[in-house]
Amino acid sequence: MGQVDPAFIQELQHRPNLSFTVDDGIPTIDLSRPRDDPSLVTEIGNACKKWGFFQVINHGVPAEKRSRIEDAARSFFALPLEEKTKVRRDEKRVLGYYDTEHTKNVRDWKEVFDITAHDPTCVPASYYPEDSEVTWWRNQWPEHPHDMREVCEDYVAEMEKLAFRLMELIALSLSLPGDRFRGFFDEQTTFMRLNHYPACPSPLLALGVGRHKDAGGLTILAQDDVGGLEVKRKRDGEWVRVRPTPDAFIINVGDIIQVWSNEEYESVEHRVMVNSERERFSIPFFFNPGHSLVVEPLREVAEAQGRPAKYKGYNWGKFFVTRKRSNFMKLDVENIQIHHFKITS
Ligand SMILES: O=C(O)CCC(=O)C(=O)O
Ligand SMILES: [Fe+2]
Repeated sequence: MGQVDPAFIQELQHRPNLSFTVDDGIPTIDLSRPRDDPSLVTEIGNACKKWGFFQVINHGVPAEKRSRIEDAARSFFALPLEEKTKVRRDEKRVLGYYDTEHTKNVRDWKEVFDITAHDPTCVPASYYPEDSEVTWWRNQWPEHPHDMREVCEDYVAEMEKLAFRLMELIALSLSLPGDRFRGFFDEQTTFMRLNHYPACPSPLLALGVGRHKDAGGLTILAQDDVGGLEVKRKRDGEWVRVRPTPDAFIINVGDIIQVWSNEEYESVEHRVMVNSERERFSIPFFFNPGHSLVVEPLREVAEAQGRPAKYKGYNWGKFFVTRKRSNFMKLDVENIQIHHFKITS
C-alpha cells in the first residue's frame, strides 16, 4: 500500500489519537455455565445495555480451529497481489478478496477476504425497492492455502453455534423465550471476513476501518494480540480500546438487535486504529437474518417497555445490498442507516 494516498486520510475530527485508553471495564463473560444460568443471562443483559460490546471466554470454540484459520489468513494475505486478485470481488461476484473498501467514503487501510457462511446465499438482485428479483452469492476459493475452504467452513460452523447460543442468552435477557430469534436466521445472510491491516506509515491520518456500526444481528470477532479495535464508550462518547485477550471473542450488538429490542440495547460505534510497526489480523463473523425478513421492534418488547415502536419495519435484504454497494464505491450520498427508519413523532 506504500505511502498514504489522500483517499485514506480521515477528516481532522475523525483522526485517532496517539495516546489511547484500554478500558478493562468492557465486560468479560465466562460462558462455562448452563445455557440459561440466571447470573449469565443477567451479565449478558447488562453488557448489552451498558456497553453493546463484551468479550466471551470458555465459549467452547476449539482453540485449534481458531489457530488454523488465523494461519490460513496469514498465508493468504502473504501471497503476491496477482494471486489474491484471482479471487477478487467485483460488482457481480461480491465475495472474495478486496483491498479498496470505503467506510463513510474514506478508504480503509486494510485488505479483506469475504465468504458467505451458507454457500450459496440468496439476496435481492438489486437495491431498488420495487424489484423483487433475487440472486445468489457464491464463495470464491483461492488455490492457496490449499485447505482454505475446509478451514473456513469448519470455523463458520463453530461461529454459528456460538452465535445461536448468544442470541438465546440475549432473548432470555429481554425476558423472551430462548428461541425467539431463531426463525429469523432461517436462510441467513451471515458472512465472514478475514481482515489484514498492514503496518501503516501514517497511523494518525488513516484508520484500518473508519467509525461505523455493524448493520446486522450480532458480530463475533477474533482479534490477534496487536490491538487497535476502539469502541465509542456509551457513558461519555470517548474512544476506548478493547484489550486483546488470548482465546476470547469480542461480541457486539448490531443494528438489528437495536431495532428488535426497541433500543433496549444499542449498536455501538467502533473503528480500527492501525500502527506503523505491526500488521494486524482479525476475523469478524457477521450473523445476519434471512434476506426477506422485515426487521422491526418486537411487539412484546415494546409492550413490556410501555413505549411505542421506535422504528418502522424495513426489509433486511434491501438494506444489506444497499450497504454493500456503498462499501464498494465512493458515493455522494450518506450510506443507508437504521436512523432512516426511526419514527420521530
Ligand atoms: O478488525 C476489527 O477489530 C474490527 C473490524 C470491524 O469492525 C468490522 O469489520 O466491522
Ligand atoms: Fe465493525
